[in-house]
Parts: sequence; C-alpha cells; structure tokens
Amino acid sequence: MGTVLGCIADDFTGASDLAGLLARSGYKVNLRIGTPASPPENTAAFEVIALKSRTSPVDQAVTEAGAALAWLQKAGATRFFWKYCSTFDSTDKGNIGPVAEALMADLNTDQTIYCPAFPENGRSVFMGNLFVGELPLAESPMKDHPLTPMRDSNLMRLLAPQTTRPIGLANRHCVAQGYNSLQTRLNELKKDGIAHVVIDAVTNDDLLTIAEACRNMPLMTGGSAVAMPLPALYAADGLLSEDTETRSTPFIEGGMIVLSGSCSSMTRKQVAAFSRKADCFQLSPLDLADSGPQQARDWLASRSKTSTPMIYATAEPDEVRLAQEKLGVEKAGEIIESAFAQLAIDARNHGRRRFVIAGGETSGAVVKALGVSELTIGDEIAPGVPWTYTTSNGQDIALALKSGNFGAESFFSDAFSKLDS
Ligand SMILES: Nc1ncnc2c1ncn2[C@@H]1O[C@H](COP(=O)(O)OP(=O)(O)OP(=O)(O)O)[C@@H](O)[C@H]1O
Ligand SMILES: O=C(O)[C@@H](O)C(=O)CO
Repeated sequence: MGTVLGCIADDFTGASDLAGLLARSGYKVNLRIGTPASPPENTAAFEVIALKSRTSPVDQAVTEAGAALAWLQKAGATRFFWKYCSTFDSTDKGNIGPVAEALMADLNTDQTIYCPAFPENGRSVFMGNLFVGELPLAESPMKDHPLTPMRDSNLMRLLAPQTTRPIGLANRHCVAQGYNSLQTRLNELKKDGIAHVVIDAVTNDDLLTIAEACRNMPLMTGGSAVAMPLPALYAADGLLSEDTETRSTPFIEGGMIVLSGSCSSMTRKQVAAFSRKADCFQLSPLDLADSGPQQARDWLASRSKTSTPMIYATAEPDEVRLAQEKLGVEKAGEIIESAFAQLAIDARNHGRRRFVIAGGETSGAVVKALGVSELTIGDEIAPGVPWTYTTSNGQDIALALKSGNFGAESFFSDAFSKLDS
C-alpha cells in the first residue's frame, strides 16, 4: 500500500506541526522539505511536503503546490490535505484560497472544507469566526503580524477575495449533532453549488466528527488539528497496512542555539524569559541593511561552545513597523531571514548541533540554508512542536521549528531539557 494521505503545508513550522500531530498516531510520517526532485521512494502512509509559500506571489504558490500534488499522487495518495496556519495567516492576495481552488481543479472535485481550529492551542471557530483564546482573531496579537496582519476574524470574509467560487458554513450546531448531520449539511451545500465550506470546531470531539465526515474527500484543508484523527480513522477503514512504530529519539551531541525571527506575542515572552539566562544578540533590520550580518557573525564566533546563545530579531510591533516603514515590509523580512540563514550555517560550522528556531518564515530560511531535504519526527516539546532530526553537511542535527504562537513561556529551555531527558 502506498501513501494514504498526501499533505502540502505552506510553511515549515506548519509542516512540522502537522507531521507531529499525525505522528502521535504511531504511524510513520515522512516530512519532506520542498517537493523532492526524484520520484517517490521509501514512502510512508502519511507524507507531508513543506513549502515556503505562505507569503509568495499567488502564481508561484499555485505552481509549487501543483508540483507537490503531482509528486504525492505518484506516491499513491488519493486523499490530500492543504495545511495553512491555525490563525489563517494570509492577506487579500493570500494563497489559501487560490491553492485550494487549483488543487480542487487538479483533483476534479467540487467541494473542500476549511477548518483552522486547534483547541489544544486555543484556536476555535464559531459561526465562521476564528478565535485565538478568548479573543476574535482580529483583536488578538495577530492583528500586528509583520507579514500577514489579521484584521478580520470571519473566515468566509477572509476567503472571499481569495476565491472565485461560492463559500458556505457548516456551523457548530450542525457539527455537535455528529457525523451524519455534518455529512447531510455538506451534501446540501454541494447541491447549492457551495465549493468552499468553513466548518466550526471548538473541541477535539468536533474535529473528530469533521474528520469522520470528510476523511474520504479528495481534498481537506485546515490547521493541523483536524488532520490528527485521520490515521486512526484510516486504520479502522483498513487502509493502513503497516503497524504503528515506536519512535526512537537519537541522541544528538554538540552545542545548542536559539534563532528567533518570530515577533508573535508568545515568542516575545519566550525570548524575554530565555534572555534572563542566555547570552543574547539582537538583530536590527536597520543595522543589517546598513552593514550586513558581520557583527552578529563575529559575536557568535566568539561564544563559548558550551554556552547556549540566542540570536533574535523578535521585536515589539512598534519597532517592527518602524523598520518596515524605512525598508519596506518584504525587504525587512528578507534581510533578517538571510541573516538567520548565514548565522545557522555558521552555528553548524562551529559545532552547534541542536537548534531551536522560532517562526515559520525564519525556519524556512534556516532549514533551506542548512541544505536539509527531510526531517524525522521526534518527541513533541509542546502541542504542535516536535523535535526533528536530520543531517546537514554530513552532521547529525536536531531542529525544533516553533510556530510563532506555540509553546509555553519556558519553551526554549523546555526544548533543550526534552533532548536531555
Ligand atoms: N524586527 C523586525 N522587523 C521587521 N520584520 C521582522 C523583525 N523581526 C522579524 N521580522 C520578520 O517577520 C517575519 C516573521 O515571520 P515568521 O514566520 O518567522 O514568524 P511567525 O509568523 O511568528 O511564525 P509562524 O508563521 O510560525 O506563526 C519574518 O519574515 C521575519 O524576518
Ligand atoms: O497552524 C499553526 O498555527 C502553525 O502550524 C503554523 O502554521 C505556524 O506557521
């Protein structure tokens, strides 16, 4: 039996989040960085391809997703999952809708679902509105995101400028009545020509109902949590030939480092907490634009191999706005990401082997720079953030790719303690 579920994620932290949640089932999950150039081999029942396309131009994101789909189809998959952020990170020119429509066309299917809910991380959807904790998305710190400020909480309205076909809702009352009620609602909406169905979910039980009702759709879309029940459902359907496996966590020796390019409110707290015990260097986009990353590189080179330094660009919203006004939004992001890419290579060349990276775009820049093509999923540090293992330049390394808003305040220390336990 080949791949049962083929997943395409729009960023690297999102891909490791999804792979980690699927891996909770014990079934093998492969996490590929970008679409492999060679035909599928050593495939798993669950394949996840990480793209760095969240903020790419639409045409590029659609082309990259199409190539990932074609590879996953060659691997044998007939069901697909399009993973985006649990806070629906996108703009009016965003890629969530266009990629979904392109995948639907390739798969010749008339309907898909949208469910970014992730109850373990406080994301819920009610009457089509996304909440972060108790706050509507547009009132949460996501309103100040550097690249995708979220200023509306209603998923139907957010999707409208990104799609060409009708959008509808299957609300919580329907989901709470269970699988049959949801299937009936989806069929009614399909008869009415509704291609894009936002589905409410507040609890993991809601997500189970949704996964049960949608598990055989050619395309599901959402955050990672709605995919989490799928392995057990496919196993019950007799679709999985292999047994579950116990994961072994390799011991990676060598120095540690934290690289943080996320400016989310949780990352800001994590950086503040870790800076009380770590040796730190703050990257300034304006200084980088003037004189490049040499100062940071020299600072890193002079750290003791046994210390755990943290380099961060993480800043308060006002500081971010100031840099963006001076440099432009894209340029500010790019300058920082390319500095992190260089610093990650330096860190590896200095013998550092255990990396905690905060932020999806930041993780994308670092993982690409380290020349990684695949990640093995290890133990979860916090919901949606597993340790992952790979090789870079012939060296075994461990990487934790932390989504901006995930993890407790003590996450960076928690991550390293987990490796030693
Ligand atoms: N001080 C700063 N000024 C301007 N831009 C910044 C600053 N610090 C970081 N950035 C940029 O902001 C973006 C943050 O995005 P990133 O995806 O890394 O974090 P995130 O969105 O919080 O994480 P996730 O996508 O996992 O939720 C990056 O492009 C980064 O380079
Ligand atoms: O869904 C989430 O919140 C994360 O996996 C993510 O996509 C962060 O970039």
